[in-house]
Amino acid sequence: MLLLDDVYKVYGKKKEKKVEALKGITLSVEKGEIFGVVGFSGAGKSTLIRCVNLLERPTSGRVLINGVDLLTLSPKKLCEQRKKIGMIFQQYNLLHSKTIAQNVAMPLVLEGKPKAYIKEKVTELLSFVGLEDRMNHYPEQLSGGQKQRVGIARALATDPDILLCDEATSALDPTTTQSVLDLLRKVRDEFQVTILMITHEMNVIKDICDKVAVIEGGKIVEQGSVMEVFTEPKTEIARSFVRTVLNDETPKGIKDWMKASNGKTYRVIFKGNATNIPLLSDTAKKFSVDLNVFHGMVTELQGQPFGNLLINIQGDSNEIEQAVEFMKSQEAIVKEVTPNEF
Ligand SMILES: Nc1ncnc2c1ncn2[C@@H]1O[C@H](COP(=O)(O)OP(=O)(O)OP(=O)(O)O)[C@@H](O)[C@H]1O
Repeated sequence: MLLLDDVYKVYGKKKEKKVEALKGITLSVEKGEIFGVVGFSGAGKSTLIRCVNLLERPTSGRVLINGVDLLTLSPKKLCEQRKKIGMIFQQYNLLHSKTIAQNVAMPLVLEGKPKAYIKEKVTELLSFVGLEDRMNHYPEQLSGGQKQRVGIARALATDPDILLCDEATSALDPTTTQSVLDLLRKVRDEFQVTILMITHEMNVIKDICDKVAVIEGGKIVEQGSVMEVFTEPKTEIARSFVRTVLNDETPKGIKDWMKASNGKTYRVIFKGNATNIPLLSDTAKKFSVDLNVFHGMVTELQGQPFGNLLINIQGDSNEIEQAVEFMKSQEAIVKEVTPNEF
């Protein structure tokens, strides 16, 4: 439903001042999907999200929404399409001289909607975001999380198909971040809104996104389902983002312990079906091997348990091989780790 096709954005005209901010971005987001783009500062995230609603006009490429290329539209048609794209910002961008209700009403006032319609819609949206009792307050009387709720209500006023989130939780503390992410999930679930979010926080991706793209130097270097990228990141940058959440760095003392141990060491990643069975104890019962967990964690990814363990297996090499094959047959990802990879 949203497709960016080979999008380039070059800032500046003179050769020496040219900045190639996007270098051929292609990504597609299905209806009702929450798609995250993660990258470090300067990677091109803001440019990318601003190219979707043409706040920045791509230098080349296509931006298609439901098959319509926005770059080919007349100004009038583009204006109509833009109503179907809501946006929320890191700094909320609320009008401080207006009340909460007036802020949410603003897009509808600009559209010339009837007063009665606006009143009903604003009340409905403020109730949806849990701020119906704050209608007549001003932005400065609200906390950061409440301001972002107002931003979300305002973005939903025109019943958008797509919601763009520009670092929507980066200014918030972890608890407030969680409540805003929960609200965004509710927006998707209740209104079937497609959400494209940019962030530098992998935690946000882990908590809410279905798919993720990693952007570096204006290019998407890796993309896939959140489960795929967290389970088997293919690039060093994706691995480093995953590490910020899963923290699989092995402490030195444990590395020394691993090096001093007999047997072989494996990284075991289990998810989905593999989390429903006692994988390690089943393996130890079935084969003549001793299993020892060196390091790791079990967390939750997209509502499912997700484990990432470093284990030591001791025993006859044939038994070890069969034990590994058994774990793989239970949908675990099992890879031998040599001492220099500890
Ligand atoms: N209006 C502009 N004119 C010239 N260069 C720009 C402009 N906006 C962004 N850039 C450059 O384009 C590149 C990508 O910037 P962009 O803001 O898209 O990255 P980002 O990933 O959003 O970074 P941050 O998280 O720090 O905002 C950077 O090199 C930046 O300096």
